[in-house]
Amino acid sequence: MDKLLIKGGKRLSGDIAIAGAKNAALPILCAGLLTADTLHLSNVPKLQDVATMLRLLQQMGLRVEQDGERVALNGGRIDKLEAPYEMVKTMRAAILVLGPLMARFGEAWVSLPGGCAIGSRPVDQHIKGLRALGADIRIEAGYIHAKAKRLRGARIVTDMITVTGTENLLMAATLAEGETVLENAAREPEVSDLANLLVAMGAKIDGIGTDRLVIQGVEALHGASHSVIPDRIETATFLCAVAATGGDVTLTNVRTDILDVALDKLREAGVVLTTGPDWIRAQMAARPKAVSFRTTEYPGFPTDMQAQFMAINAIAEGNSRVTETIFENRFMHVQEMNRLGASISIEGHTAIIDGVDKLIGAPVMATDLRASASLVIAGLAAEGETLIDRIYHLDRGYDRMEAKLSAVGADIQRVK
Ligand SMILES: CC(=O)N[C@H]1[C@@H](OP(=O)(O)OP(=O)(O)OC[C@H]2O[C@@H](n3ccc(=O)[nH]c3=O)[C@H](O)[C@@H]2O)O[C@H](CO)[C@@H](O)[C@@H]1O
Ligand SMILES: C=C(OP(=O)(O)O)C(=O)O
Repeated sequence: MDKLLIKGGKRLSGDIAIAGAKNAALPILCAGLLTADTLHLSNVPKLQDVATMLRLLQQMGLRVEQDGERVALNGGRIDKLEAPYEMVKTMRAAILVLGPLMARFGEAWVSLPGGCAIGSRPVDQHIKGLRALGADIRIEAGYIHAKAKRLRGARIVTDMITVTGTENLLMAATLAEGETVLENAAREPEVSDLANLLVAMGAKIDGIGTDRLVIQGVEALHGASHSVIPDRIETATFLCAVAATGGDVTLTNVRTDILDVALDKLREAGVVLTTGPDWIRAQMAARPKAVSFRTTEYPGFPTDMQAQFMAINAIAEGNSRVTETIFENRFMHVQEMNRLGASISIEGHTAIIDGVDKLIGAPVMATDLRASASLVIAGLAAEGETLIDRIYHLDRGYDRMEAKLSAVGADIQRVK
C-alpha cells in the first residue's frame, strides 16, 4: 500500500496548476447518461474517483474516450441500469447515477451507500425527492430499486441542504414531465457547473446559483461541450500548505470568486494574497495566526477545508475554535495531528486548538480524503520525517499531490 514520506521544514516556492474540480466532474460525468448524443468534456481531473466513475459508466454501456483531461462520453447504448456495491462502497458519488437513470430510462438499481469515516451520510433526501417526482422506490437486498413510467414535475423541499441530493434531483427533473421546483437547493459552485452543462444540453433551468431551482422538463437532451470548473478545494489546500510552511507560490487555473471565505480566513492567518483573473499568489513570511470558524453550506466555510485549516491552527500563534456543522464525525485527523505534537481537544462538534511552536514528524494514518490532505500539510510544517499511511484516500481527490508539492520545493515522496 502506498505511503507518503515527508521531510518537513521546507519553504514552498514556484507555480502549481490547479486541476478541474472532483465534485463538479463526478456529477457531470453522470450527465452523460442523460443523452444518446456525445458530451465533450475538458479540464476533467485525473483522480481515482474519476477513474472509478468512468469504469462504472462504462459497465452501464456508456462509451468513453479519454485523452488526458479531455473525455468524450456517448450514452447511445446504455444497457445496464445498475451501480453495484463494489463501486458505491469505494465512491459514494456513484449515487449520482440514480437521477439520470430514472430520468431517461425510468428504472435504476443503485446500491445503498453505507456510512463512511466522516459520518453516516444517508441518502433519504434523494429518495424523498424522487418519490415526489413519481418514482416507486423500494430497498431490496441493499439496493435502491427505483421505477417510474415517466417522472413528473413537483415541488420538492429537502429537509436539509444536500449537494449530491440537489444534483440528483436536478438531473432527474430535466426530463420529467412539467415543472419541478427544488427549494432549499445547494448553492455550491459545483451544482451550478452541472446546471450550466445541463442548460448547454438543452435543459430549461432557472435560478442557477440560488437555493430555488426551477426546471421545465424537456423531451430529450442533446450533446454539448463543457469545461469543468477549477477545484476550489485543491486550490485552498495548496494555499493552506503555503500558510503552514511559509513561502511564495502562485496557483494557476483557479477561480478566486468561489473561494471568498477561505481567502478571508487565510488573510486573517497572515497570508498575503494577490489575485488575478485566473491565478492567485500566496506569500507567507511569518508564523500563522490562529483563525476560528464554523463550517456551513456554500457560500460559508466549506467542510471540505476544515481539516486543512486545522493544520494551520495547530502551529499558529494563539488559540482557535473550529466547529463542524455538516458531518457528525469529521475530526478523525485530530488524533493524528496530536501524534505530531499538536494540542487539540474535542468538545462535541467543536475542536479547541492551542497553537504549538512546532510539530515533530511521526508515522500517521490517513482516515479520509481531506484528513489526508491535512496530514500532508502538517507533515510539511513539522520538523523531521512524517510517514502517512493509507493515502489511497488522498488519491481519490488529488491529482499527484506529491508531484505538485515537490515541484515547489517540498521534500515529499511516495513510498511502498
Ligand atoms: C461528491 C461530492 O460532491 N461530495 C461533497 C458533497 O457530499 P454530499 O452530497 O454527500 O453531502 P450532502 O450535502 O448531501 O450532506 C450534507 C449533510 O446532509 C446529510 N444528508 C444528505 C443527504 C440526505 O439524503 N440525507 C442527509 O441526512 C448528510 O449526512 C450531511 O450531514 O457535499 C459535501 C458537503 O459540502 C462535501 O463535503 C462533499 O465533498
Ligand atoms: C467528502 C468528500 O468527498 P465525497 O463526498 O466524494 O466522499 C470530499 O471531497 O471532501
